[in-house]
Amino acid sequence: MDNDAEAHQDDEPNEYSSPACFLHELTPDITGIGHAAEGLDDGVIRWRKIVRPRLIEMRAAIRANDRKRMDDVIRTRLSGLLATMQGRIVSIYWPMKAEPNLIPWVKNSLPSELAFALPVVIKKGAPMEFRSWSPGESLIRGVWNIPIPEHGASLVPDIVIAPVVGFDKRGYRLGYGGGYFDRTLAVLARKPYVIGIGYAQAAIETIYPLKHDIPMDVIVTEQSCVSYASSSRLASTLEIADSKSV
Ligand SMILES: Nc1nc2c(c(=O)[nH]1)N(C=O)[C@@H](CNc1ccc(C(=O)N[C@@H](CCC(=O)O)C(=O)O)cc1)CN2
Ligand SMILES: Nc1ncnc2c1ncn2[C@@H]1O[C@H](COP(=O)(O)OP(=O)(O)OP(=O)(O)O)[C@@H](O)[C@H]1O
Repeated sequence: MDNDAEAHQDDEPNEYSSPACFLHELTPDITGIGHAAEGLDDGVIRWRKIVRPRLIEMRAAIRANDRKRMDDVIRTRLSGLLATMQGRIVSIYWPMKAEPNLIPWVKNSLPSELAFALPVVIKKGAPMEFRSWSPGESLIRGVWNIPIPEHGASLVPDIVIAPVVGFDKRGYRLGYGGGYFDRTLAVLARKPYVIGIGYAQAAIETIYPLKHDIPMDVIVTEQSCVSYASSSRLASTLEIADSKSV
C-alpha cells in the first residue's frame, strides 16, 4: 500500500507541513460575545473577502516549473484515489486563475474507466448543473468566461472534484465566494463523494465554517491526500450508487 492510500484510510487529518504564513494574523471580527448570529456571519464573510485574493495571488506566484511538478503529483494521487471507481461519473473543472490543471489527466484516462462532467453556473445565486463532457466535445464560454459543455446532458455525478482557493484542517473549502458548490451539494438527493484539489500552500487553520458550508470528503494536494470522511463513507456512497443502478 502506498502513502496516499494509507493517508486516505486515516480518519484523523494529518498536520500540514507549511501553513500559509500570514493568515493566522487575519482573524474575522467574531470577538464580541453576544453578537447576533447574522452579525457573526457578516464578519466571517468580510474576512473571507480579504483572505481569498491573498490566497489566489500566492497561487498565481508559483513558478511554471514548480507548478508542472506539483500538478503531475496531484494527477498521480488522483489516479490512485479513483483507481477502483471504474464507470463512475466524475465532475472535474476547467482550470482558471492558476488552479491545478487536471485536463491532461482526463485526456489520459481510458474511455471505459470514468465518465466526466463539468459544472455549469445556470443562474447567479442558484445551484449549478453538471453537464456530461468528454475530451474533444465542444465547449462554450459560461460565467466568468469558464468553458462549459455546449451540448452535454445534465446529470448528477458520483464524485465531484472541487478546486479550492483555501481549505482548512477539518476539510472545509473556501472558493471564489459565489457559494456555488455548497448550494449545489445542498440540493442533491444523494451527496456525491467530494474531492478538494489545491496546492498545499492553500491550507489555512480554519475558514470559520458557517451553517451553509459543507466539508469535503478528501483533499488532495502535491503534499498529501487526507480523508475527512468516515472510512465507510466512500464505500457507502458507491454502494448507494450501485443499488440505484440495479
Ligand atoms: N475552474 C473552476 N470552475 C468553476 C468553479 C471553480 O471554482 N473553478 N466554480 C466553483 O464554484 C464554479 C464557478 N464559480 C464562481 C464563483 C464565483 C463567481 C462570482 O461571480 N463571484 C463574485 C463574487 C461573489 C461575492 O464575493 O459575493 C464576483 O467575482 O463578482 C462566479 C463563478 C463553476 N466552475
Ligand atoms: N446552501 C446555500 N444556501 C443559500 N446561500 C448559500 C448557500 N451556500 C452558500 N450560500 C451563500 O453564498 C455566499 C458565498 O458563500 P461561501 O463564502 O461559502 O462561497 P465559496 O464556497 O467561497 O464559493 P464557490 O463555491 O462559488 O467557489 C454566502 O453569502 C452564503 O450565504
